[in-house]
Amino acid sequence: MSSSMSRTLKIGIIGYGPFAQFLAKIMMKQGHIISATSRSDYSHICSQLGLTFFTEIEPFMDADHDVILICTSILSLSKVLKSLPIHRLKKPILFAEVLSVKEHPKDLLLQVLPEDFDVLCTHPMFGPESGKDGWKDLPFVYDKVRIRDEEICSRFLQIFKDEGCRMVEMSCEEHDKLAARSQFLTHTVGRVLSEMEIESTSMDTKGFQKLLQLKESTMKNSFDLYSGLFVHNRFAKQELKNLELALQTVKQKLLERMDDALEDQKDS
Ligand SMILES: O=C(O)C(=O)C[C@]1(C(=O)O)C=C[C@@H](O)C=C1
Repeated sequence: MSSSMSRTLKIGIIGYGPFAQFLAKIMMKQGHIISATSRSDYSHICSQLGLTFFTEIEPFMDADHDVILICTSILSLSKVLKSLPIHRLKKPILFAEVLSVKEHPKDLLLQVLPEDFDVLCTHPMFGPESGKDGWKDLPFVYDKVRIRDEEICSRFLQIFKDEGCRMVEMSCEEHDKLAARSQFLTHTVGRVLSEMEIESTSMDTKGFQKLLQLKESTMKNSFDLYSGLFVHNRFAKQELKNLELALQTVKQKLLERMDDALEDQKDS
């Protein structure tokens, strides 16, 4: 059966770092046909897993995919998209992406792709750490930015539904607002704790153990990812300011108590 008649999709992945490898494993397990291309050479890993790796972009574009899935870093996206030889694709297809910010890839995809290409922006709210024991009930955010071929799009979304993800449809703008106040804030606090070099003690409270876990899970992600969450999410700067202000407010409240205590001592 050809891939257009079965549920099987031919998916070509651009950018084959750890996050793409993590997604590809599940997609292959479901029976989809995966190939990949990347700036670094992943041909060894790919041949072990049984998927085709293209070192050159032209043969990748010629490979007749149903979906091209963008998994580059946020910071390299613009350069990669602008250098794609789109004209080599034989027909208009679906471009999907899984970056951790949404307005930036949406704007770029609409800018570089011809009108008749479909665009699906998504963000699996999990990764190799948090999704290592399965994707059940983990949120999968998506925005059907420009979809004409509903069938291909729903077959792609089905990959995540079949793994039990909680499907959350929202605009790219709404995603970025919420993600700045949740994911970006989480990574910021994790990095601050790491800068402070917090370490386990012989008397850790449960709360402190959670802080240590936060530091460790945050630091498994690259600084490239973290800076992408800031540079290409227009809501992140305000959240960083809010965090600084909140720290000042909390400190101010403590200092006021300190002054009160000193006054009490003087009076007694
Ligand atoms: O599980 C992991 O490995 C992650 O760090 C996943 C994580 C995160 O928790 O912030 C990081 C990047 C993705 O955008 C989604 C989620």
